[in-house]
Amino acid sequence: MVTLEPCNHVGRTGPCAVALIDAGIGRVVYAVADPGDHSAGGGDRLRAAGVEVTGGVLADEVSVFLDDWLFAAGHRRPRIIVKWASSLDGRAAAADGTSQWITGPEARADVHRRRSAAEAIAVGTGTVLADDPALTARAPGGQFFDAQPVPVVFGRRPVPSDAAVTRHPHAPMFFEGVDLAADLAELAHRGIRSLFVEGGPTLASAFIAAGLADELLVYVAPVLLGGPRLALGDLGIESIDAALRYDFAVIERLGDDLLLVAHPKPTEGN
Ligand SMILES: Nc1nc(O)c(N)c(N[C@@H]2O[C@H](COP(=O)(O)O)[C@@H](O)[C@H]2O)n1
Repeated sequence: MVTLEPCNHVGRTGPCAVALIDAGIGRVVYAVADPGDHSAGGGDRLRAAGVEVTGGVLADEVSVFLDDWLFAAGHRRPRIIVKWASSLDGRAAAADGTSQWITGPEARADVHRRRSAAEAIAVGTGTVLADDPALTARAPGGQFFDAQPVPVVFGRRPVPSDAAVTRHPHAPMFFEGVDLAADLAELAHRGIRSLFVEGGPTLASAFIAAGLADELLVYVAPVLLGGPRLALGDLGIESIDAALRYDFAVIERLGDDLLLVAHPKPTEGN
């Protein structure tokens, strides 16, 4: 009994379906069909070899905890969560660039739990230079969670050799960010199945404008900042007809702040 249809391809190891046939297994029960172009078809291969196969048992329940894996296998890129924290009027910083802290401790603790649940965390070089973020996942007392996301820095500007991200428990990965789709394919190739994009506005906007934001996490604080430091930059939307539309999946109060979780509204055919 397995959660995922035994694979039918050679990856780091040989096909699981063949290993089961060679081991003389007579019956296989699996929950979720393998969505990969190359890896799918193990069920049929087993049947062709005379093995009794039952698929789809508790598939919905199992899909929930295989979520990121299934997404990455089907899309050949990590699932992307774009997070920002903003004022009521959508600003991510005051006019002088200071932003620590717009949101309160409950919202920041939630961010750290979600950082820990992601396999990688991304910022642009602008955020590294402006905020010098550690990008670790920490409990409110500062202790590191066991699971730490791999830091990924996008951009062409040099990162100072003493930047906090260089002291992260995982070695940072660097991408120029010129071709996000190619960078994401490379991350998937390196086994990264979820990417938590922490900002800043340029990087977040680039992911959203490219249609690469699968989930938005917006922490809204009851504060006004005004001024030019918007949480997002240009998305290339010229007219209201082209607005990107989302559905709220979660609206949660975190201390004085709100967390809004939004997913792209399904379009026709999707
Ligand atoms: N959740 C949240 N609330 C705020 O008020 C913020 N200003 C931010 N900023 C993000 O946190 C990063 C700092 O990370 P470390 O604590 O150094 O690991 C900063 O770069 C922003 O991305 N977030």
